[in-house]
Amino acid sequence: MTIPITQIKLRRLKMQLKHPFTTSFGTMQDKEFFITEVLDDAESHGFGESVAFSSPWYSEETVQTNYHVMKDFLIPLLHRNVIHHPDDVLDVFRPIKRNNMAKSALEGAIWDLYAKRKNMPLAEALGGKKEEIDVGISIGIQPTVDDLLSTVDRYVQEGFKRIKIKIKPGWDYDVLAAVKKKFPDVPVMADANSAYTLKDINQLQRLDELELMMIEQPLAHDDIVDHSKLQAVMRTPICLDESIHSLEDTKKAVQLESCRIINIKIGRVGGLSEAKRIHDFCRDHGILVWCGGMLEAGVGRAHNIALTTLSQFALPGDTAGSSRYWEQDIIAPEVTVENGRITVPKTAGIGYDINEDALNRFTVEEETFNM
Ligand SMILES: O=C(O)CCC(=O)C1=CC=C[C@@H](O)[C@@H]1C(=O)O
Ligand SMILES: [Mg+2]
Repeated sequence: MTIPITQIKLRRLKMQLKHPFTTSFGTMQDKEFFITEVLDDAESHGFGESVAFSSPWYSEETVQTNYHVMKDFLIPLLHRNVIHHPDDVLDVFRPIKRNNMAKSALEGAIWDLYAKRKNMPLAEALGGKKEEIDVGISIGIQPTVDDLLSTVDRYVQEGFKRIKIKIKPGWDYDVLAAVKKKFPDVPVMADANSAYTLKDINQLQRLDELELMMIEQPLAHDDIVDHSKLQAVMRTPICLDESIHSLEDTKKAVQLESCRIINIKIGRVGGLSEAKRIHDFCRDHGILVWCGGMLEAGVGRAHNIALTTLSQFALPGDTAGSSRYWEQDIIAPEVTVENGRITVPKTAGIGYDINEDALNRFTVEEETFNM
């Protein structure tokens, strides 16, 4: 059976975040991204979302490179090749190096379309079994420690299963110690977004006192070797984010013992099929995984929820509810969190409808490709 793709639509959206999000790199207020739509000959629609940011601070990809790569390389490849199963997309896109977020935006739409054609939830199509997923929340760098403590308090009251605090040199030990002191029973982790080097080893080792769940990406965005040196002298588990782009990277990190945990982001690894392969490898090698976030709108959020239903996603991810990010999301119903849990939708595909009014309101450009 083939998946007869007849048309692909790229919509460029611009949405304003409810609250600015600050990391060790800077502050984000607006989010620009693509919603991809893939149609088949029976007028079923699959949806995907690109997660690159407007500037290349998190990875080398941007909204503009996503557009260039999708339009000039990936869509022509889909035009020339027959897809039988969404896993085929990995091989079809293989001649194009990296550009994983662009690949994932199209591959995700094909997965959604495939699940809808089978009339099954995307979670089930991926092999996921959970009916509910546990979620945590990622808190950006705040103006003061008091601001941070009151923000953490609000999210703890709401029931989030773990709190992730963004850190950078000068906003680390004291801040985390203050959080641990006020909330001794709340699982807390830190994310450095590669703000340290091995020269900071003493400062990083000191974090062991705080019994954090993990520290995410303390060292360079493209490093696996130094992280292995750091993990050897730290009790706190290291979690890799930016460094992992593929199953190959995962194998190297596991072999070198560079981390004990991996944050799987669908966009960063080039799509759901590669995310699943990484998940399976980690399951077989005792590495815990969780699903990271990229401040997604509803479509990307729905893909994250589906992926998190796989068994090795044993730690709460960053997929909070729509209202934490947006006044109005582009899906109906919106994603909601109750007591730190999201109920996995049971309807076909991503399990949420597109809110056409909202989608149109936030669309700034649109382009259609007939296949
Ligand atoms: O709430 C979310 O979607 C996760 C937010 C978050 O922590 C991140 C989003 C984007 C880039 C990074 O700053 C970061 C991360 O590194 O995980
Ligand atoms: Mg991270």
